[in-house]
Amino acid sequence: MASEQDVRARLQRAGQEHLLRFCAELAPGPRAALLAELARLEPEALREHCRRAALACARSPGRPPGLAERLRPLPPARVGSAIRGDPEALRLWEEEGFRQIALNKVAVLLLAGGQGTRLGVTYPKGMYRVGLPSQKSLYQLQAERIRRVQQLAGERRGTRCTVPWYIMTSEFTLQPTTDFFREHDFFHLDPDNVIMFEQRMLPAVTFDGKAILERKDKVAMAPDGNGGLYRALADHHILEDMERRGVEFVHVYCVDNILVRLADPVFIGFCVLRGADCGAKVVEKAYPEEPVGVVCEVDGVPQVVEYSEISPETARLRDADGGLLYNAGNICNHFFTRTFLQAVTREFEPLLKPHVAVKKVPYVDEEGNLVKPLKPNGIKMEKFVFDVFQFAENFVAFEVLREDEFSPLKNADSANKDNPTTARRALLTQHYRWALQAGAHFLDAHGARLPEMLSLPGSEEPPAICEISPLVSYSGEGLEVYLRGQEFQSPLILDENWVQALRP
Ligand SMILES: CC(=O)N[C@H]1[C@@H](OP(=O)(O)O)O[C@H](CO)[C@@H](O)[C@@H]1O
Repeated sequence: MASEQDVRARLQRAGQEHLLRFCAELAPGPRAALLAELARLEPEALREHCRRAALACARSPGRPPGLAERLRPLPPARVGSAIRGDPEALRLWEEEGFRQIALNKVAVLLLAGGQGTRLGVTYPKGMYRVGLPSQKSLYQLQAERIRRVQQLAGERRGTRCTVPWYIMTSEFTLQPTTDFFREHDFFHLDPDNVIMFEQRMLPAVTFDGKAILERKDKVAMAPDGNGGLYRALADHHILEDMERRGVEFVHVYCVDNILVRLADPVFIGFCVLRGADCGAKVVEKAYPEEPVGVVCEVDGVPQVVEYSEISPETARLRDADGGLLYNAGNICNHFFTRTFLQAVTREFEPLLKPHVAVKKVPYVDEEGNLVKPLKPNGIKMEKFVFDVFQFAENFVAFEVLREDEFSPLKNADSANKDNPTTARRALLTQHYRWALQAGAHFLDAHGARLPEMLSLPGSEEPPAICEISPLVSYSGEGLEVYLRGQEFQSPLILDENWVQALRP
């Protein structure tokens, strides 16, 4: 165990000795825990971190000056589309994606280190249940989509294949996520193919560059942002693990989008056939203030400008057709080749600039009282996963339909959007649509046919409740055999048992 003297000397070097202010009065247990936490902080890195935080904050957080003049929309040549593309191209992309999956060359990587503060839960977001009839959690939906895409790829190519699932957690989420997966028997995935690893944590810092104590025995730490991915990949030798497994292409996504298509063959195939080293799925932005980053160019280089960093005036700009000029909304679904990730971890990661978030950080004052600040008092520094786009040699964006692929769970139901209700509705509306397209009809309690509405405003519940297990259909395929020309009472829960029972 690190001695107090050692730790004090290290903190002195970092200019952060105040973190030991209450050390002498702590009981042995908490004291040891504090010393252990502080011993993990490398003095030079800590000094630099605190200095940069204070500096960045002094330079006005939020919008980088002069950004508007440097922005341009992505050139059309870099953008593919699942909506506007011709069906034959779509088929070829999908075919290629399935081919790569069947060759075991595709992995998915989940960014799940966040704390779910806006959602207001104390457990990892992936464990959240939005209230589907099946009561499935986000993690379960994702696990089942992996199983289904493996099965589809395998059937097409007559093989068995694996899409390994890498899950980046943080100090907050690792243990509960591991426990949850164990309790659910890894949702019938092979535990060897579910690889969890932890991102680093960084201290929150005051405006004058002092790391914050959240308790007498604990530094206020926060995950280093979803761009902490690249250090975490190196820390835990994840790219080596991918190489051993023969993985060449990685689909990176964040945990909160209930419609996420893991290892989406169309997206993978598009990126591979375009020879891209890096790609991003986008949807058309719904309105100028929507809290999504925009994929665009800054000084001619592909980048994402985050919603917190674009000015309202720029976000409102329109093009000649009246649409938003910056309309490529980032849905946090990225494609990377393993080779590109290798270059990032080896060369580019240190060049990524941290972003500054000014937050309310609970702390202990000089007298040792716990204070919950009413206004922001601290700085959290985060790297963003998409900041590596600038280093790509061949970056592409791929446009998909929002109603098919994007409904993020960000807030509690007290907010009016991106909440459990909107996420549940988005999924059930999609499944209702798939069922109609496959030829199903729905009946009310008296046996009368319910109206059939293929397009519904996002604010309306579908006329019938229909939930389709991802184990039965990944993106609406294969449903006709069960549904064509048949009538069902709502709710219809189409899961693997239902399908099993229908088999001769
Ligand atoms: C750093 C980062 O990845 N930010 C992403 C991410 O935002 P959060 O508010 O951090 O969840 O997800 C959004 C989509 O849900 C995307 O538009 C945005 O650019």
